[in-house]
Amino acid sequence: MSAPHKTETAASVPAGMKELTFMGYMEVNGPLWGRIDDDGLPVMGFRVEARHCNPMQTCHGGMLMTFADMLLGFTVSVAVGGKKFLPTVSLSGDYVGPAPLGSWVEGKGRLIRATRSLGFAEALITADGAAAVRTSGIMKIPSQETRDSDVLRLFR
Ligand SMILES: CC(C)(COP(=O)(O)OP(=O)(O)OC[C@H]1O[C@@H](n2cnc3c(N)ncnc32)[C@H](O)[C@@H]1OP(=O)(O)O)[C@@H](O)C(=O)NCCC(=O)NCCSC(=O)Cc1ccccc1
Repeated sequence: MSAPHKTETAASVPAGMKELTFMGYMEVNGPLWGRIDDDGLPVMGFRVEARHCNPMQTCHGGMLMTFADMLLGFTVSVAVGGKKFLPTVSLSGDYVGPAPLGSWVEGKGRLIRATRSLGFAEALITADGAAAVRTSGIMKIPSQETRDSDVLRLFR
């Protein structure tokens, strides 16, 4: 049986993107889609559905920041080996343009610096190619790998 809010169809997703399977909060608010780019970092996206929208029929800012959190978290996680759950310490965003109902929201993060315990990343998130959110974040890099946190496996 499919998840309760899973209404996206593969036909409306850019080629090469795989559905990322989550539990809990993201299972309800997703799906998100992703692929690993040539440089080894993730490209992620989602189609804006009615259930993601505010009354103006543009994507709710909370959904966009949820996406930013997942994108930056996965960027740092993959950059440091993809085997750790990285709690978000800080997340910022500027809504520079709307993401209308039906638009394809996409982003690719950039790792600015990883220390032993912190990853600094940023991204420009677009909606149908137009700038939508400028985001930056800091993720805690735990010392231990987490058994159930093989992030790269989600993209295969
Ligand atoms: C993270 C920290 C700096 C604490 O770190 P420390 O300064 O080291 O102090 P402490 O001694 O307390 O830590 C001992 C050990 O425990 C680890 N650990 C700590 N917290 C967590 C945790 N929540 N989850 C797992 N592990 C945690 C910590 O790394 C450390 O490991 P280490 O000994 O180095 O091996 C503090 O700001 C905090 O707890 N903030 C709340 C963060 C938060 O809840 N953010 C929102 C939710 S994130 C989200 O949803 C996004 C997302 C979605 C899907 C998939 C992926 C991501």
